[in-house]
Amino acid sequence: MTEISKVVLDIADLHAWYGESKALHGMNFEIREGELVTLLGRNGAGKTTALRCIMGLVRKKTGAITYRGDNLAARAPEIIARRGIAYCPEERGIFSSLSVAENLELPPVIAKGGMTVDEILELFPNLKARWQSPGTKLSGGEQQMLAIGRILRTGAKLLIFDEPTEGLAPVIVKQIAVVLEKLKARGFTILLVEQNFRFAAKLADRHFVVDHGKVVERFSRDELAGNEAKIQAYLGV
Ligand SMILES: Nc1ncnc2c1ncn2[C@@H]1O[C@H](COP(=O)(O)OP(=O)(O)OP(=O)(O)O)[C@@H](O)[C@H]1O
Repeated sequence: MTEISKVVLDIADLHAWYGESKALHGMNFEIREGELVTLLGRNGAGKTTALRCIMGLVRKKTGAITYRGDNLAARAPEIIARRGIAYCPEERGIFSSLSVAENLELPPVIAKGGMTVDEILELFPNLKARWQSPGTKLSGGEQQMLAIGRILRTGAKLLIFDEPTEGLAPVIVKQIAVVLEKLKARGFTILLVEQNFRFAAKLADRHFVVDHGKVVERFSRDELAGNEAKIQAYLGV
């Protein structure tokens, strides 16, 4: 399926800087409709910077970021969000003074086809019991569920997650894996940054290994078995 579906996001020769310091050195990868792909790589490799570039959050960059035929590289973050790309950052961005209900309803709906609150609560039953709790009272796992749930209402078709399993207990990591599988089955296209290779390996159609600001290897799900040692070396584990 994934080999014949069309490319929805194409990153070509992306370079990015923080001030004078260069973080991306000619990154190339692409995602096809309905795929779940990962960016793997050790701390500082440039994964988060690539996501931030896609979302318009890094100003100093060159190269092309083509989403459904439109180059987003010079677009403002709110335009990019309105095109149907949603981002769940590593720091989760939950508003601590707002309740679960208020956090969930915060991002504006940009297109038809988003999930209803009931559907989101069906994915994350833990949030139901916390409905009126403020963000500060949530566990790390509950915060992550809320951060994921929050972008599902918007109608975005491309979902981007930065290390959703970081620091979470194995039982919660399993729940998040089930949710990502359900989202994929529902037709979302998903870009996932992960350092937890075992988690990523079960979910993804394809993997891109990032090192020193560029993609240095790419593997399909079927190619993983023979290349695990190589990937682990890149991940530094
Ligand atoms: N705000 C910033 N200002 C200056 N340099 C930064 C900033 N954010 C990241 N960098 C640098 O850019 C490079 C890429 O970092 P990036 O966060 O994209 O890596 P990463 O692969 O996502 O790793 P991590 O898992 O640690 O987030 C690193 O050298 C990092 O130190």
